[in-house]
Amino acid sequence: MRLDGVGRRYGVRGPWVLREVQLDVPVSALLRIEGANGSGKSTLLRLLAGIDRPSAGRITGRRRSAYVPERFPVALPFTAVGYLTHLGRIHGLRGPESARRATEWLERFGAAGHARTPMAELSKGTSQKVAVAQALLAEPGLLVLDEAWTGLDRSAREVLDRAVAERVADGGTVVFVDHDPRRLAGAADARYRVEDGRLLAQDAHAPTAGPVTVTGPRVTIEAEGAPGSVLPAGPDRASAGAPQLPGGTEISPGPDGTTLLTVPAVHSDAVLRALLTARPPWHIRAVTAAPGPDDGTAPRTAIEGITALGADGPTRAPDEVPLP
Ligand SMILES: Nc1ncnc2c1ncn2[C@@H]1O[C@H](COP(=O)(O)OP(=O)(O)OP(=O)(O)O)[C@@H](O)[C@H]1O
Repeated sequence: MRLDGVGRRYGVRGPWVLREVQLDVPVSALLRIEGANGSGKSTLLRLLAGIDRPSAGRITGRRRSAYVPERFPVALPFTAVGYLTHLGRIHGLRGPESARRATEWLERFGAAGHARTPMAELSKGTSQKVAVAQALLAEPGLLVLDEAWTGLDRSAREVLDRAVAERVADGGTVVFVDHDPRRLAGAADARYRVEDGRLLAQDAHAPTAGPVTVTGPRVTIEAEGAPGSVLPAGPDRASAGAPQLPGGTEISPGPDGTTLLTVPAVHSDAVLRALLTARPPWHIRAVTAAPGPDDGTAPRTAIEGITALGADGPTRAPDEVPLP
């Protein structure tokens, strides 16, 4: 998907909120949008999600999109599960499949007890869970999240972090805005800042504005490839639909020719999935808690720019076979 010279203003004489925006939205990537209050972040997200049209320029190569708005309309004449099932059908799912996914996402977010509650009676936190679930259940090619974590409890925020990583690992693109600079810190493949109506590319791995510390548990995955195996690509090299490792995955050589991949725990499912669905699949030897970033462990190589261990390969005797 591509934005070419895109501009947006509200009203024919209104000031330009966005001007001359050029943006390539890659597949299998996580993009963070930053900017001051009122700078135009939500305006950009609505254009990306296709629920608003540019006043100038063109958007081409659209993928099936889902959007979590900053403010979710709660006064809807549905129960939570009824609303999600309805939305699933609009996204093209058959009725029973839509109902199954609606229930599954409510369970994942710890809101199954409110499945039959009318939307208008849901608490703010639970209606936010429904807002997020409606976007996730159709497994969109492009997921657009405008402060979607706001109002969620801690465990629901972690579920959403994981769901974002899974979407990206499955070949989707996620574009998000969040006021908390620690949100998915280190995981974004690209960062942009909206300033004076322009969209400015930022260094994806420079600290986000604000007091950034990567917090939360991390895990180390010890993986073993078949001879000549290639690690799933980082986001910059992935092709559509191919499994890939989330940005920020750190790799280092492990014992006996294995490879150690260290990631925030919320991304571990996505990494495991990418390894297990690679061709040929990697064998997972162990998943262990990793030391924290501040306890003096040596920095490891980041996955970006590394296509694979393929050329050097995990050093292993040719007659050795992966463990069952
Ligand atoms: N529907 C609208 N009609 C008129 N003006 C609008 C509309 N939506 C946004 N604006 C204006 O466009 C500008 C950018 O708003 P937008 O909500 O995109 O910014 P933002 O960066 O998302 O802000 P925040 O961080 O406060 O959510 C603001 O001046 C806002 O008042």
